[in-house]
Parts: sequence; structure tokens; C-alpha cells
Amino acid sequence: MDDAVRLESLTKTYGSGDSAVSALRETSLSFPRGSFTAIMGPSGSGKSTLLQCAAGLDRPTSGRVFIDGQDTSGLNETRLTELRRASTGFIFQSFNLLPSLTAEQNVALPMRLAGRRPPRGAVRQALAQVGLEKKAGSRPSQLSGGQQQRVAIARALVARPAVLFADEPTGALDLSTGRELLVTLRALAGPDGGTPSGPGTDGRVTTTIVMVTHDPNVAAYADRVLFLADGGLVGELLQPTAEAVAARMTHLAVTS
Ligand SMILES: Nc1ncnc2c1ncn2[C@@H]1O[C@H](COP(=O)(O)OP(=O)(O)OP(=O)(O)O)[C@@H](O)[C@H]1O
Repeated sequence: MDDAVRLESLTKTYGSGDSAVSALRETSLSFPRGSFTAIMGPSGSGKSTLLQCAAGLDRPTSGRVFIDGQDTSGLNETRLTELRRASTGFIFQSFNLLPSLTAEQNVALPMRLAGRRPPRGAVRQALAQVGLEKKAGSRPSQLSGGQQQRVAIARALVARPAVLFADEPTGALDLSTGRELLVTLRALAGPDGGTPSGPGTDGRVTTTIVMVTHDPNVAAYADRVLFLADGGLVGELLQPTAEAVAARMTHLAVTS
């Protein structure tokens, strides 16, 4: 199976001795190209740690992380940074746009900071992918919250990453704006999951999405929901509904 990200027996321990905290315990997972996965679990179950390790932003204590087919364990910091820039994108609850730059300039910024000129048309294409082709010249203050988050997604997509990580991407948005954004994310991943990454026959670029959320309604937009408890994978739901996700979360809250 061709995976955008694969985690093998990942363990992450913070601190040592009596104060050691096991945030992840020998967790193995894979994220097939074109899939949209939501990660859920009680507070402290290891969701953020998993996302940080899977994105190459933090190193596991043991185990391996493969990003876009490459084993990250043997990479030095420079090579890991290069791989992260080329193959991953990240969006957060806060949009983190620079207010003095236009949407187009914000999207191009990470590549420019890395000393690269965005490929011709790539910035416009990324904005078009999130439905903002007409707002390229607008500054963040001229855009709604949902539009600002779309610019942040376009910025994460401009390098055509193999995987897009999202940490509570709708947390700062109202319900209907959040729903619209999730429909966009849904469309960026393959229509049915498992669609290969890269330009499809219609020229559309698909990506792989890994999203952490606390909200069953948000998780229901994914192809699959993974449940974490106490640093380990404890369940999976395919083609989830919000009701089924909520029921599993209630069960976890009672049993963990
Ligand atoms: N830098 C750190 N130093 C020490 N312990 C940490 C650190 N980061 C996380 N932890 C601990 O690791 C465990 C997992 O934390 P993590 O943030 O991954 O959980 P989470 O599921 O994302 O929680 P939340 O839903 O509250 O954000 C928790 O017990 C947390 O206290």
C-alpha cells in the first residue's frame, strides 16, 4: 500500500524517572495517499504528540516515521526540515496570516522564506483549490474568518505536499463557515479516499489529510476516525457519522 505517512511502533516519552510521561506507546498507523483521517481521543490521550511526530516537527523516543516514503529517523535536522517543507503542510486553529501581505503574498511566503520562487501559477492554483481565486489581492482584514483559513490552507498546499496536517482547523470558525471549510478539505483529499496523490486526470491535485479534532461533527467529514486513549490506538471507524463518533467518544470517556 502506498502511504503518504506511516508510523511504526511509535513511542514518545516526555521527561524521565518518576516524572516520565508516556504520550505515545508503540503506536503503528498508516495514512494512505488521498485519505482523510480524523484523530480523536480524550484530553491528554496523545493526539497532538502523534501529529507533531507524524509531521516531523518532533522526534519520537523510539519507532519510525516515514513521510512520503522516506524514513525520517536517519535524517539530520536540515534534511528533515527540507523533507517537511517539500512534503508536509500544517494548518492550525489560528490562521497566522501576515496582515500587511495580500492573500497571494501570504500563500507565497513560506516558499520565499525558504529561498525558492513558487512555480509559475502555483500560488493562483492553490488559491483556486480553496475557492479564493478572486481574492488574491485582498489583505486578511478584508477577508472573513473562513476566507482567512482558506488562505492558510492554500499556503499549506502551495508546495503540493503529500500530506496536510490540521489541528482543530475549524475551532475559530462559526458552525456554517466551519462546515464549508470541511467540504473544501473533503474535496482536497480523494473523493472516496485512496485516490493517488498528484494531479488527477482532471488536473486536480489531491492530498492526504490528517486532522485532530474534539468535535464528532467535524470528524464525520473524514473517511475514517482513529481513536486514541492513553497514548495508544483503541479504535477505528470507517465512513463515520457524527452519532457513531459521539457514541465511541462517550464510551472512551467512561472506560479510560
Ligand atoms: N512537552 C511536554 N512535556 C511533558 N509532558 C507533555 C508534553 N507534551 C505533552 N505532554 C504530556 O503527554 C500526554 C499527551 O499529550 P498531548 O498534548 O499529545 O495530548 P492531546 O490528546 O493532544 O491532549 P488535548 O486534547 O488536551 O490537546 C499528556 O499527558 C501531556 O501532559
